[in-house]
Amino acid sequence: MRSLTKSNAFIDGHWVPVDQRFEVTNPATGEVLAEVADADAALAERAVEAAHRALPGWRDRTPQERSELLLKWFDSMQANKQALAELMCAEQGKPVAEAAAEIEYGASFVRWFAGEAERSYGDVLPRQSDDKRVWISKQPVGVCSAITPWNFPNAMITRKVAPALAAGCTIVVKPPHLTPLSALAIAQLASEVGIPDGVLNIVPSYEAKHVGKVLTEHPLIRKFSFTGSTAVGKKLMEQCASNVKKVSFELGGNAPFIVFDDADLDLAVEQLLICKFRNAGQTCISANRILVQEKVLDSFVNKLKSAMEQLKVDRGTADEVDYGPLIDQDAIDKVQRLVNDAKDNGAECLLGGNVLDELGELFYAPTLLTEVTSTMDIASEEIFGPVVAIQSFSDEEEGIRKANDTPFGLAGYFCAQDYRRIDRVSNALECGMLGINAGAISHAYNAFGGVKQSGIGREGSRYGLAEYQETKTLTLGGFA
Ligand SMILES: O=CCCC(=O)O
Repeated sequence: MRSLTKSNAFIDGHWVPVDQRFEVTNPATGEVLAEVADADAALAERAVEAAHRALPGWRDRTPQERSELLLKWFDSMQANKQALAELMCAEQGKPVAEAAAEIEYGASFVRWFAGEAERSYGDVLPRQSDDKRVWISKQPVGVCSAITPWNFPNAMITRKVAPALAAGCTIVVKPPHLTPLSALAIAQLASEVGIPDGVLNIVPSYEAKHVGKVLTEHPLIRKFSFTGSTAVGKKLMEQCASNVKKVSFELGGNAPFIVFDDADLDLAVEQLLICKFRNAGQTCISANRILVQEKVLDSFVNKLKSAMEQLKVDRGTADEVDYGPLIDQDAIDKVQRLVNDAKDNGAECLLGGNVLDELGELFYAPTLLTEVTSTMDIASEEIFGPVVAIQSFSDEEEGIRKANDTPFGLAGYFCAQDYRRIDRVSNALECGMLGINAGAISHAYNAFGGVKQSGIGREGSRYGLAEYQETKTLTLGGFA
């Protein structure tokens, strides 16, 4: 199997070496995987200028030509799936099988937007007056930039890059310093399949600050997209305001997972496990607050505890592993702080609550907490770890009120069977995405994004292409 490990910046179709470098390590073993180029502001500016030079040539290709190149990129990701998955497992920690599923997921955005590129219609308005005709057309925004997170090192890039390229934009991406290798690997594949120089540029950097300033403030950039925390998103949004860029922000969540008394409890347990333990809980749409109606609390907790006892934690390269290490020591510290705070304030810990020292310092046990209350830190902060924190509620009105009691509104989930309840609760929950009896809701064809402080804009689906387009109105006169 070929190695796809690249360690320089990728600008204008060339691998650009930089003296200053940072180490990328394997969270399962601590092994140094690569020393990666640490781009500074000047290099980021060079990348923006390359993207600007490449724009006219790329924008002027037909949508079909762009689509064909995207499909070749998709095919290449599929052909290299195993190598990409092993690289991702090494730098990010998720099990190889889950990493391979992420490569499929990431590649599915490339295929999806290759299709959307060809179906990007404008409008011809019905005649409004005798002397004029009016069209509304879709045009690429121009040069784009993106800052992406470490938890999905492939898919969070393709979800931004594929619609940008499909629309006719060029782009500069700053991948996370913890997982830049997956980004560099797919840039190599993009170049091999013939995506022209300068259309996709990757500038890894250890510190986000200086490169981030260029990517949010440079006057040649017309659109910025970010996935990450709400706190950082707010700062980047302010920077983008300096020259009024178009923006998309996919920010923090605090997803409720509500189990009503008419739910199929076996299905609820199954879907919660899928949702909660994906990527060891390090997912922005992970169920964070598990709200269970009092009548079914004991029965649900017993079933869940039995299921969680079966979870296998190990290195991502081991067989049939459910989850691997957390990303770094900060992640472990945060999870431990939230668990300790909950226990100190009256929560009961039925399982776990500790690091699995025998595996290594970044492996955290599957943890089940009950008697959690809304005033505990674990109820208001994103856990980003393998911890199920259960609160109870008495009736539907209280369940909905508790679920909405957060400034965030990314994903939400609930389990119920009564179709009238399903209709009522679906309308009442304040979030951008809802899973009803379903814990897996991410697909290229779905509109991904949040309300309230969870973000602006949508990724994936046909709405995801519109984020990289401007709507231009053309009025042609002289008919009278
Ligand atoms: O963590 C953020 C994105 C996860 C997903 O696309 O399902």
